[in-house]
Amino acid sequence: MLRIAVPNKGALSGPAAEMLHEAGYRQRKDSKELVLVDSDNQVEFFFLRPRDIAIYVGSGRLDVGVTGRDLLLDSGAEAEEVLALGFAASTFRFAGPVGIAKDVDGLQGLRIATSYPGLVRRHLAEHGVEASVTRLDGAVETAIQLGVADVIADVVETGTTLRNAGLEVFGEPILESDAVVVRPRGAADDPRVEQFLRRLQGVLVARRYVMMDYDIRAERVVDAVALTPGLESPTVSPLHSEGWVAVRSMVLRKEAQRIMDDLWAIGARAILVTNIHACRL
Ligand SMILES: Nc1ncnc2c1ncn2[C@@H]1O[C@H](COP(=O)(O)OP(=O)(O)OP(=O)(O)O)[C@@H](O)[C@H]1O
Ligand SMILES: O=P(O)(O)OC[C@H]1O[C@H](OP(=O)(O)OP(=O)(O)O)[C@H](O)[C@@H]1O
Ligand SMILES: [Mg+2]
Repeated sequence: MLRIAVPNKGALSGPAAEMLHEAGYRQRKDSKELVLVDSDNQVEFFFLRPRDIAIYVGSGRLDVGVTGRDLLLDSGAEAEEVLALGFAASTFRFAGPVGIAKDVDGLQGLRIATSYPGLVRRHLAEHGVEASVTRLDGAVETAIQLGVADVIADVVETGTTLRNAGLEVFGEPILESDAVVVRPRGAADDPRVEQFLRRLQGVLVARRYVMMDYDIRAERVVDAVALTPGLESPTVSPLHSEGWVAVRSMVLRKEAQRIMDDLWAIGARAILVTNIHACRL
């Protein structure tokens, strides 16, 4: 059985469970369940702390896992990213009281609090900056108010937590993160893992694209197809009424309304948009 690590709580766990469900896997009914066997799909899910997942996978005890890119890189584990999943997106940034520093070079000799010391130390080393790094479990913003640190490095999603603490970000983002699938570094090809990844890729495509159908006069079909080129090429079928064709094509969900306006303007009618439930490309 394929052994898969999934986040048991926190920002990653809900969206990860949802994606696995969409990919056809069984999900746990009780958040206290630690292991779940999905025998129909020949996989075994291990519900673990997001921070520990890269370590388990890097050790080779588990075949594949879902975690955050920031957690993976912070862990220093022998695991590598094989697929980005597009949820739990965040940036990892320095922040501090207004004017404390402009960029990483201004951190020389300062005290930095963070829950991601691995990421921060590596970034400082890359810039040749020496600063002391203190690891805290969470709520790192408060470390400045309490005099434990001069600046922090933390996950920023909306920026609300920083604003509420009267802090502002400075310098370039240290990392852009989202949820990722990880495997042991250099692991051999495994058809079971390939199948797992294909299922998740199918969910990503089904979320990103919609199916668009419309009717158009045959003489305008070239213009219409230029608006909806599809992934390879759209399907064009004759309609019973002379001179009309039906076109079917995948389009990006976020562009669907704009494309419908443009199609309407060149004479397309009966424009329908439907969700893609699942796919393999
Ligand atoms: N608003 C957010 N807060 C925290 N993590 C977030 C947020 N948005 C996205 N993430 C991502 O979620 C992952 C961290 O999730 P998790 O909930 O385990 O972190 P945590 O807040 O440190 O954990 P906990 O609070 O349970 O100790 C990281 O990959 C992080 O980039
Ligand atoms: O930019 P925002 O949308 O405000 O989100 C980012 C904040 O959320 C997380 O904290 P969390 O609430 O998980 O508490 P923690 O620091 O104790 O983990 C993270 O550590 C940041 O503090
Ligand atoms: Mg948290």
